[in-house]
Amino acid sequence: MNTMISIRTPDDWHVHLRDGAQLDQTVAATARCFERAIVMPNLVPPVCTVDAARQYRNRIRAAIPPGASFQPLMTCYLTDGTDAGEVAAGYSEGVFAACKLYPAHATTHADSGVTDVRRIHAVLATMERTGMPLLIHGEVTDADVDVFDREAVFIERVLSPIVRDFPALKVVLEHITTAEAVDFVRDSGSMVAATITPHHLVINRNAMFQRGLRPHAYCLPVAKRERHRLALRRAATSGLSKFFLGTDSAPHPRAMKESACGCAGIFNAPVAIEVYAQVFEEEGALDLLEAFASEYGPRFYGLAPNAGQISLMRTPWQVPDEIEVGGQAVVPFLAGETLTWQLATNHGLRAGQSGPPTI
Ligand SMILES: NC(=O)N[C@@H](CC(=O)O)C(=O)O
Ligand SMILES: [Zn+2]
Ligand SMILES: [Zn+2]
Repeated sequence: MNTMISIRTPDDWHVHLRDGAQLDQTVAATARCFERAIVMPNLVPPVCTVDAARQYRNRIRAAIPPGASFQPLMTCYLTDGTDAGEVAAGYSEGVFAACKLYPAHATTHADSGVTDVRRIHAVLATMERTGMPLLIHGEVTDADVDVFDREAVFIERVLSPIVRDFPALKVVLEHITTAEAVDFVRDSGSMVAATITPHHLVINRNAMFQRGLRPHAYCLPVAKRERHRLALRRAATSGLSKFFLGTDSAPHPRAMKESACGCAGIFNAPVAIEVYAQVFEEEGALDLLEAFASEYGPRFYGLAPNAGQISLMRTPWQVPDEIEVGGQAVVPFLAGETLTWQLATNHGLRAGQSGPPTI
């Protein structure tokens, strides 16, 4: 049994760092082990212009802990009115790494999202031509489609036509939650990939209803049946380069989660790499963790993998019950539970900054 694993420094290909007073903690929690991160643009108001992305990137950079090395990769929030020229300029200037498609009202702060993909065809054509990836929250929003079917129906009604109409467009189906998504991504060409979160590898939908209503297990897309979780675990640990790490760490203040209309989102940055390691070990695939966490993502985005390394020790530790983020309590994923692996060293951090994530 390994007592330590060292892997090339990983990246997080899907994270919500939020803004303002929250940045100090969210950036620290991600930068403690990830070298780069694809930063979601669903702020209020959303990040829709090159200028807004540049300013947001500056705020994130200002929040990087001293001595840490971290590179935020910015995304453009697509709306019905997105201008193809703005997107192309942001990409060529090295500000936008990708565009994000939220179907209007599909998730947290998706109110300005796209109402009909036909409205952004010119943008997608430009992205296809320039090699810019399209990142997708893949759920339909029709009231007559069951919440648990919204990803599968999206694949059928929206994603399949996008992939057919734009065969050379790089597409990442984000935070996949179903066997249908696994099958679709696996059976599509090399331009289609998916990110998988730690929480969807660990919980199924029962987690939301364990002896009561559990708002901290609620996120979108919502966790599905056990057979879907098992399909995700097989995909993540398959060694297929189409499936790579994206945490979807999405903090909401405790009071906003524990509410009559609780927010969707799970804050997992403080435990993410440790949970992935645990899952890969349980699946007998620790040797594939590095590829999933540190190689397949950069390969898909056309970037070099990181040069540094991180190490995890087999030193059980207890996840804090809550963590303060921007002056408000946030309950992290697996709060109060004991994890097997502990981050030991991050060669991007100065001595004294490693160890358990007491951010
Ligand atoms: N995943 C979530 O449940 N919430 C995310 C939005 C998203 O990624 O869909 C958030 O910003 O809170
Ligand atoms: Zn989403
Ligand atoms: Zn997200």
